[in-house]
Amino acid sequence: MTILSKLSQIPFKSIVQNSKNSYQTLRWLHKPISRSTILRTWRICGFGTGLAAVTFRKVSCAPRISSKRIDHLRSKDQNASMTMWELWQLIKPFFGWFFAAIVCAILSAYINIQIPLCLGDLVNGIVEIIKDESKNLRSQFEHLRPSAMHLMTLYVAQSALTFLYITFLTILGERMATKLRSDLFQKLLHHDMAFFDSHKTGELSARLNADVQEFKSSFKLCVSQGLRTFAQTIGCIGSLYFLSPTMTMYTVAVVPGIILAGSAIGAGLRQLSRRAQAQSATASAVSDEALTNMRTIRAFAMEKLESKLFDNELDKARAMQEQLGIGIGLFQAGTNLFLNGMILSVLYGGSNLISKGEMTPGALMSFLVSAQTIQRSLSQLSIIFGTAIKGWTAGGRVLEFQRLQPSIPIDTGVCIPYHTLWGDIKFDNVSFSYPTRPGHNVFENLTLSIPAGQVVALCGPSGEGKSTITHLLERFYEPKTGKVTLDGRDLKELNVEWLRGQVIGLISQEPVLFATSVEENIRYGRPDATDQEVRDAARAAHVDEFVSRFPSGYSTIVGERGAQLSANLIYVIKDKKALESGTHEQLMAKKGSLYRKLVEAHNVD
Ligand SMILES: Nc1ncnc2c1ncn2[C@@H]1O[C@H](COP(=O)(O)OP(=O)(O)OP(=O)(O)O)[C@@H](O)[C@H]1O
Repeated sequence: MTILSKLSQIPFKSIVQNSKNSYQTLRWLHKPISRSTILRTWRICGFGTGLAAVTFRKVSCAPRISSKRIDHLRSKDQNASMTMWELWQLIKPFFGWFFAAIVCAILSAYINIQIPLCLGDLVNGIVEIIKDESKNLRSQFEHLRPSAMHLMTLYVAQSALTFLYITFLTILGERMATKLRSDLFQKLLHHDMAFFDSHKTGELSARLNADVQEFKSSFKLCVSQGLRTFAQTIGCIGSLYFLSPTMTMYTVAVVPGIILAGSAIGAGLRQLSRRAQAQSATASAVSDEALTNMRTIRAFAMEKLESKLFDNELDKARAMQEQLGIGIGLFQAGTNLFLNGMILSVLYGGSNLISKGEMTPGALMSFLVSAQTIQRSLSQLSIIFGTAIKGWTAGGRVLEFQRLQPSIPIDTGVCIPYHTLWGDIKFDNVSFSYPTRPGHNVFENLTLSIPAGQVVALCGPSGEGKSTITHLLERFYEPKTGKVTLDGRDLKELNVEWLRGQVIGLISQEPVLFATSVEENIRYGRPDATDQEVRDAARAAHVDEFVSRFPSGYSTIVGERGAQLSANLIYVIKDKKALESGTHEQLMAKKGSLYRKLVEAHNVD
């Protein structure tokens, strides 16, 4: 508990009773501090510092299990930061709410400054009643009414303003976060394929969710508490100056030093916060990759290893977060110690002025409450400072991916009119390497011509570059040299959205389904297709019969990435027709089934 908290708990009555000799009121301040008290305090400080040092060392030396499998998941972008201009761009669309919140926060701070002064007036009134020797207490009491009413009005106004600025800030924070998330998602959807080759899903979803959340909470706290406490501090310093310029000078003189020291420590903590958040993103990426590849993990019985890998990354993130917490804790503890010491020394010197009778009891009360407001505000500011560091870093991490510009814009370029489109494809001296492997040329000076209307199959060993040809044709990547043309026009001139959406149909060798019905998955490329068109497409792909056998037919939910579609089902296919389907047990139980014959013929267990 702080010295000022103790002072404010001295009942009014005791101050009033001793008002004739105000020196007595603060007499305990002059009491010499015993040697044993100093030693005890020193020991407690020493023990606290030692404990912090041991913990700090412990978290710095957290276990490090090296794992090459997850090296590619580590976040490489550790310089994420946000400028004031970028912050302003985020606030600008919701400036009305921001302005309203600021006005309410400042008004609330102004009222908080007025309350101690008004309280002082009330105390002065009470002192008058006690001093009055005419014993006309009733009429003196009536004089208190305006001050009491004034104080009551301030309390009510302060509550109303608190409600308003919290409401405005909630609306502002939620809208900003929604826009930030929506803009980032939109930007991610338009990034080059090369971007997705070098950034893992877990990392991207951490930025889209956890970082936006962190930024929103910190922003709300910093604006609501930070602005109010800052305005309160400035206002209360003004009040203190009004009450006693000498004591105020003592207080304000050291503030620039504190701000400088705070900025230096802040820079270090920001760096630590960036590293901690990047490590948390790596941990998310590890769990994300494991959960995505659950079947492979099961098949290789790698549950324990995956769990260990995740724990290891989690442990590093925890250690960094603890380091950050300890850093912020030390900063806050130092600030508190400084603030308490500052107020104690100011009061100690100030008691001298009071003993000379230069202050009224009301002014003393006002001084105590104002000083306590400053002390509370400053210690709250140091907490807000820690939150601001985390929020600033999180905002920077979100904006980092927003700033990147895709090198292949999808909505510019020309579309060849439908009636003049033939479909002649040419690869003209094309050399290519994937951006993540610049040293490995998949092909050099490839020349290939596919005339319109011809069916061409590319055959070759795995890894020879067959899929890469389709990637270049879809313009997922740009050739290093040479060009790919459609009807003689370089793909670079064409509108990518039109090319991918209306000209080229791609079926991947590892089709990925969305967790919705079979029908909606077929309709994915053309959301306006009718039910009949969906069935016609299924018939053309020879899946109509297979889908119709499900109890819910085309409405069957395929599960995440299509896992439920064929989870344990086995299909025996001949001439593009599914002759038998069922689980291993069901097909083996059927006498004379093709599957059973196949199993028996190959002597499979
Ligand atoms: N996104 C990528 N980033 C880096 N290298 C890649 C990427 N995709 C493929 N490669 C590499 O490019 C080369 C050609 O791969 P590609 O997939 O085109 O071969 P493929 O002939 O289609 O093989 P498969 O028959 O197995 O599908 C391989 O060495 C492969 O490892």
